[in-house]
Amino acid sequence: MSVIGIAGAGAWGSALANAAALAGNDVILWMRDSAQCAALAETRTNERFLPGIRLHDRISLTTNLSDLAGADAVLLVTPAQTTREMAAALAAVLPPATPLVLCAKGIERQTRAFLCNVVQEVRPDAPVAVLSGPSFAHDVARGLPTAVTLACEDAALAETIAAALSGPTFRVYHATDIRGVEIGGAAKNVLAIACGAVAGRKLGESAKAALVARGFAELLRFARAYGGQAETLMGLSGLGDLVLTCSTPQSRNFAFGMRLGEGLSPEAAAGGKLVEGAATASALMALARDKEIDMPIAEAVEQILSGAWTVDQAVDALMNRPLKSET
Ligand SMILES: NC(=O)C1=CN([C@@H]2O[C@H](COP(=O)(O)OP(=O)(O)OC[C@H]3O[C@@H](n4cnc5c(N)ncnc54)[C@H](O)[C@@H]3O)[C@@H](O)[C@H]2O)C=CC1
Ligand SMILES: O=C(CO)COP(=O)(O)O
Repeated sequence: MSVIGIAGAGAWGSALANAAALAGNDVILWMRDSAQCAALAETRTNERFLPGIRLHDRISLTTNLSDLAGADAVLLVTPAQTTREMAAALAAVLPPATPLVLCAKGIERQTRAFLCNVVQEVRPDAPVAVLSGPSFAHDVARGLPTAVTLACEDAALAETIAAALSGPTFRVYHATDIRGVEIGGAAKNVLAIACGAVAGRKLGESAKAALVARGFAELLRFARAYGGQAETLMGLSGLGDLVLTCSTPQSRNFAFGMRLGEGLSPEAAAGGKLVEGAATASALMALARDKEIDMPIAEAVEQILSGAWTVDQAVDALMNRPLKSET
């Protein structure tokens, strides 16, 4: 592989474009907005989504999706809830053998479908992969050491794409458990909102640590029930990403939760930024209820987002559940 297409020039798409270019690939970066494309072509800096980072010279820019047709693999890096429309648009222009690598983290809200299944519905005969793990766009773009996981059912293809994207500061492990990898990325965002709320309400570091540990137990239960492997959840895309996003307001999900904890409404707390956990919480909980999976922390986030509970009511509900065995 030597040509990588990237659909979506937000923070993560731009950072991945730089990583792929640094790994030695020619990169074609697609964005829908022609004004953004013209500005990027002039300044080579994505001031709106990734300020202060210069795009690598090997990145060419386009607003024409069919320019991605010659790529050896295409990374889809738009918000989770746009996956169906973007996969359909890409299906119309990409050769059927071109692998599509999902980089969004979420579950389709309307249908409660995992994103890989959405892509497989739209491009039934094409290879699909998932890239996920603890990786802030700014860290990757600044060349700070980062490790992520690339999963594809075809082990050889996973290894090939992982090798093509790996560079001196971006280390891509390969895996075949796409379900486990995508569940980790989708569910940790919901749990990070809970951790942020604990920080915003100033409930202390002990409460935050308890939430991470009990949140991980929820993640594991959910993933096992939906066919993910426990080992995957203990790796970069599960525990690794949960710990990262539950640690710092650099995470948009954590920062959103913090503002909820400070008393802001969900809309004011989001402040126009993408908060994938808020978009995914109800779908995650619907899937959990379908299989009677106990997920009290994710449920508390769902209740806060719907306006049914305040943060204080959520804390009371979690602390006053019947005592039980830890495992
Ligand atoms: N920012 C980060 O550090 C990381 C983000 N991700 C995931 O990557 C995905 C994208 O996140 P970011 O790039 O950070 O978001 P962002 O908000 O920075 O950028 C989103 C991009 O998608 C475009 N977009 C929005 N709606 C669209 C539509 N309907 N059709 C086509 N393009 C559309 C926007 O114009 C923008 O270029 C999310 O699922 C996020 O969870 C994953 C790892 C790290
Ligand atoms: O997924 C991420 C880091 O791995 C980014 O998290 P946020 O979307 O919460 O900023």
